[in-house]
Amino acid sequence: MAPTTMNNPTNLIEFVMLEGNGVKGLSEMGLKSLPNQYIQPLEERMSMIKVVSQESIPIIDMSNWNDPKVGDAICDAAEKWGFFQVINHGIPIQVLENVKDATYRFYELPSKEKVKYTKENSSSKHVRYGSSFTPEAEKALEWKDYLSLFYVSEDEAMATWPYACRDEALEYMKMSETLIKQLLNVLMKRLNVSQIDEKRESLLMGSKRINLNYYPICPNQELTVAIGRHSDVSTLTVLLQDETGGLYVRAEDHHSWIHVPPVSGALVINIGDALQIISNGRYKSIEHRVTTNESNTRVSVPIFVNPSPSDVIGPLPEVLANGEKQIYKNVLYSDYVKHFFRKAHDGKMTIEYVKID
Ligand SMILES: CC(C)(COP(=O)(O)OP(=O)(O)OC[C@H]1O[C@@H](n2cnc3c(N)ncnc32)[C@H](O)[C@@H]1OP(=O)(O)O)[C@@H](O)C(=O)NCCC(=O)NCCSC(=O)/C=C/c1ccc(O)cc1
Ligand SMILES: O=C(O)CCC(=O)C(=O)O
Ligand SMILES: [Fe+2]
Repeated sequence: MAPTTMNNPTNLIEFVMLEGNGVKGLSEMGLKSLPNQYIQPLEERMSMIKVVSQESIPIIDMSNWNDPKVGDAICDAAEKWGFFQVINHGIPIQVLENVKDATYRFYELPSKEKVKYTKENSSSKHVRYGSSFTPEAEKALEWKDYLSLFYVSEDEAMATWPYACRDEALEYMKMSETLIKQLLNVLMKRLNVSQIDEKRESLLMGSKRINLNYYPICPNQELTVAIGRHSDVSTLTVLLQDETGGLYVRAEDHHSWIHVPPVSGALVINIGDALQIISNGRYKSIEHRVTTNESNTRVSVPIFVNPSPSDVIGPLPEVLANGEKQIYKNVLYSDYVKHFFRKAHDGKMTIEYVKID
């Protein structure tokens, strides 16, 4: 197909979404220019003048996670930045390498294999392959393909997740469990929650979703985005990025962006909306975005640690015990997530849905 036919919106949607070629397929056509549908409005483009290089998010060594100093560093970072990186986190480097390889293995499958997992075709509601975020609702599309895997049980994953990446994704999830519990324990302590009982465990980590993100080489880095400004709706997210770079976090001054540099063997941790709500705003779910790259393909693999869909989330009684004003309403978590998934990325707007004025 001639690259110019991709400027026709119907042809593009058919090729990228319905036939399952993804933006990977577009990229491999060797387009000289970016199809119109991907051109973002000026205010959503990322320019280097918006980047501050003097600041960076903390890098925290987890080898002595029981040391109160480490706990303080984690909680301070969660309050101030909402983002930090961890090293010596206990997950073997090989497990991380394997899940990156598995991501490539999935995307290198022919489109007729991948198309089996699109929203229209997937035999499981928990497995979805797609491109951009919410194409139906977006003014401009995002330069990203994804495979999203909702974890229910090991057996269900073994039966439904694509073979090309199934074992590696499961292993990464399993091996991250201890780190997730350590982080949540430390973060809860500062909120005066000393014990994570069964109910609290469901509220903090009752469900998990792993996404394999693929950002192919883009013909024009300046005009588009890989992921638009958003905050995650998770409790917290554990993110594996490769050595390419391109993830930016909103700076405290609100006007500029801070790059999250790739650190070999590290994982990026960020607080999501659910934990911002549960902590009544103490921990911050910070806006972030991803830029495209004209020279390299990038992959990333976030694990979204979430409340269970059937949990009602709201500020914890322990947090409100000091008499502070409740700033978020209680909400059924699956309603909150549906609200997020039905609209285009729009910065921190999702949380407005539950704000008490
Ligand atoms: C509400 C869910 C998501 C679906 O429930 P459902 O109603 O039984 O299932 P549906 O298949 O009918 O999906 C409902 C809507 O969500 C959409 N959706 C269903 N999974 C997906 C999907 N992975 N992708 C993007 N739309 C989807 C789906 O398109 C659909 O939209 P609509 O057709 O307008 O009703 C349910 O699984 C749930 O409550 N999950 C809770 C755990 C959970 O997934 N939490 C989200 C963590 S993800 C996160 O923090 C950040 C994710 C993120 C992801 C991409 C980014 O670019 C940036 C961030
Ligand atoms: O690719 C990245 O570095 C970040 C991805 C992200 O923000 C997301 O999937 O929610
Ligand atoms: Fe994100």
